Amino acid sequence: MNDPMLQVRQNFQEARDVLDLFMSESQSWESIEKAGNLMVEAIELGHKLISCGNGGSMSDAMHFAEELSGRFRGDRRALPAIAISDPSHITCSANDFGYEKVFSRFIEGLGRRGDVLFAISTSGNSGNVVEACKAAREQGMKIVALTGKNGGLLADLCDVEIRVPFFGFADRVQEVHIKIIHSLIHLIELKLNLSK
Ligand SMILES: O=C(CO)[C@@H](O)[C@H](O)[C@H](O)[C@H](O)COP(=O)(O)O
Ligand SMILES: [Zn+2]
Repeated sequence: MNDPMLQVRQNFQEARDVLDLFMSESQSWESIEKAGNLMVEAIELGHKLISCGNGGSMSDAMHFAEELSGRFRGDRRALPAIAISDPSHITCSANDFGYEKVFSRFIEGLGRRGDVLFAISTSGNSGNVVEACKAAREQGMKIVALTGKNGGLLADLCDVEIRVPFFGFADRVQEVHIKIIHSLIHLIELKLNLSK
């Protein structure tokens, strides 16, 4: 049997390798900058950011939104961001319309032209996130997708894709996703002159 602590050490090494892989691609930096610009422009024009994802990516969507509406590093004004995470909305929509509609229905109700959807999926193929992108497009929203692997279906449904091109387990991709999320928030604050 493999030594469990050896596996743990390998996890850390692999995490470092995946971060290096992401950092070695020039398109990684370009896509973060484009995503930041798109989000800042929306906020400056009075629009909002809506984030969504499943499982760990829902936690990431919530983490992203709360650090904008709440607090990241220092005190500043609240920024307009919300994750689709209300259990009563999600259970009702899943029960009555199907799980694929849980995010798109929220966007149909609350998404407005000029808002930005931040769609998070390590595979890029989750049906409800795909539907969210289609609904956002119909509402005239912009779409930033945070993906893994080859970007999946989301790659062709978004305006800006930030991709962690790792084909192994989702947890490795998610570990870089949260770094990207924190960096995006910092970038938004810097561009809005709200942070040093
Ligand atoms: O956090 C993890 C795995 O690290 C899981 O909860 C994971 O998020 C779930 O399996 C999701 O359903 C995967 O969806 P996606 O990333 O492919 O869109
Ligand atoms: Zn996870």
